[in-house]
Amino acid sequence: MTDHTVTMQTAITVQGVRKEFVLRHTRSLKEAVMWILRGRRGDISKKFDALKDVSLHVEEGETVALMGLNGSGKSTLLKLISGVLQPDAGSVRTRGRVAGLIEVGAGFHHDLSGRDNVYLNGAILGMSEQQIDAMFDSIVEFSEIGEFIDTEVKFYSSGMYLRLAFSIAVHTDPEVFLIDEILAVGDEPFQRKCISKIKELAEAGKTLFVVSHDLDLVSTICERGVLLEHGKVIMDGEVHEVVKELRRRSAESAGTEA
Ligand SMILES: Nc1ncnc2c1ncn2[C@@H]1O[C@H](COP(=O)(O)OP(=O)(O)OP(=O)(O)O)[C@@H](O)[C@H]1O
Repeated sequence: MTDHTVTMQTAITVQGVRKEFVLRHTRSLKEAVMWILRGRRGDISKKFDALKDVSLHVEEGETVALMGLNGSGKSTLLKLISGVLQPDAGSVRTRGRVAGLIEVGAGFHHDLSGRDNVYLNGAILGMSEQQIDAMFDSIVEFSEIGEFIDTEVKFYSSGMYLRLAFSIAVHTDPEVFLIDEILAVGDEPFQRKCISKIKELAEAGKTLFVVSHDLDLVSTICERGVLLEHGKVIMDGEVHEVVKELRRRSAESAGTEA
């Protein structure tokens, strides 16, 4: 007998993740000479953890806003979830097709036209040529790129990149949608269009993971908020509560800087 019970599945599992970066800063000549004289002992470049022991579970259909001040590790975590980066410790697992709007146009080939990039990106996101054929007109229509679709994308403005990238991503019908602050480069009418599309995806039960400094916007799109500070999750809960806490912390840090 088939079991028709619908069970909630975990869409994103982040377990004990650590991500280390090399802190690049220019060394003085004296420091470099001393390092050589000491027999090149020790590491001249400093390392730091952009993410420290981060664990997070996102269920299918959840809408999560990842928040935090500049440099708290939001983009790094999103890149780990999308698979662009690998963790130095811990693990990241995702379920279903993941579409990431993380670095706009990152998957684009600059010397190819918009049209060829639609096929290239669609294929990268797991679509067959026939599926892309069937959706091509709709992708171009949503992007409002018009006749520029046959222009090489290196001549596109950042807004045009965003339009095409966003349009391709939503048409691939992902189960998990990762969005990083990219709506910032779109003009207002297109932003509004993207936001209503994102809300549509949320209503259709897709999992959303959004990074944005626009706290009013994330409060309308997401139900859950996760707050990062110096690479650690310091709060995870109802979005309005997390927004309130971030605003309190921002006011506090503005107060100490003044
Ligand atoms: N490729 C990299 N190499 C070295 N350091 C990096 C790299 N990427 C990010 N970092 C550093 O890791 C830390 C976290 O960066 P991240 O971009 O994840 O922060 P964020 O919370 O998204 O910030 P913002 O709100 O400014 O976008 C920062 O100190 C940043 O300088």
